Amino acid sequence: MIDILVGSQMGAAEYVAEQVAETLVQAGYEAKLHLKPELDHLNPSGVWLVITSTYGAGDLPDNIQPFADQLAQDRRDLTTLFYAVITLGDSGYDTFCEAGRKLAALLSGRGAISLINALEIDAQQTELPEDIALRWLPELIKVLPKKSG
Ligand SMILES: Cc1cc2nc3c(=O)[nH]c(=O)nc-3n(C[C@H](O)[C@H](O)[C@H](O)COP(=O)(O)O)c2cc1C
Repeated sequence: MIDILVGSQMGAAEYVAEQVAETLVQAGYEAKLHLKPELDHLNPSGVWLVITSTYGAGDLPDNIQPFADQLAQDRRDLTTLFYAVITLGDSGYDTFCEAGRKLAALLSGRGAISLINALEIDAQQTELPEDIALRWLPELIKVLPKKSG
């Protein structure tokens, strides 16, 4: 099971997450979207794929901020957790894709294992974010633990 943790203010990251989930299912994995991720509802020994946009000045979208707060306060061991991050942002901001970087730092700080370098999608690119994500997805699939399907 791949838990997809979504952070989206206006829907672009949510749409990317839906497309990614559909493609993972077609590839034979189980994938579950979490639009209001809760630490207690996630498998701490599974695979978490964070797909989030960035707001404010490098802030997390409102729907995923409480999860980041939980993660920052919680002491549980995540050393058997694998994670990957897709961030949507805009390179016009100094705080480009900071939301994903913050979540990655929280996860790695708790010992979770990064599967792959984060994909950072710039709104200034002409290509649609979901197309960029789907083109990248095979790279993630290559490094997914075999048993997460
Ligand atoms: C008010 C506002 C603030 C933003 N702040 C940032 C930012 O600090 N860093 C960044 O990389 N992108 C920033 N963005 C760009 C968004 O992350 C980007 O447009 C993203 O695609 C929005 O995804 P969403 O529809 O899922 O929320 C901002 C966009 C808006 C409208």
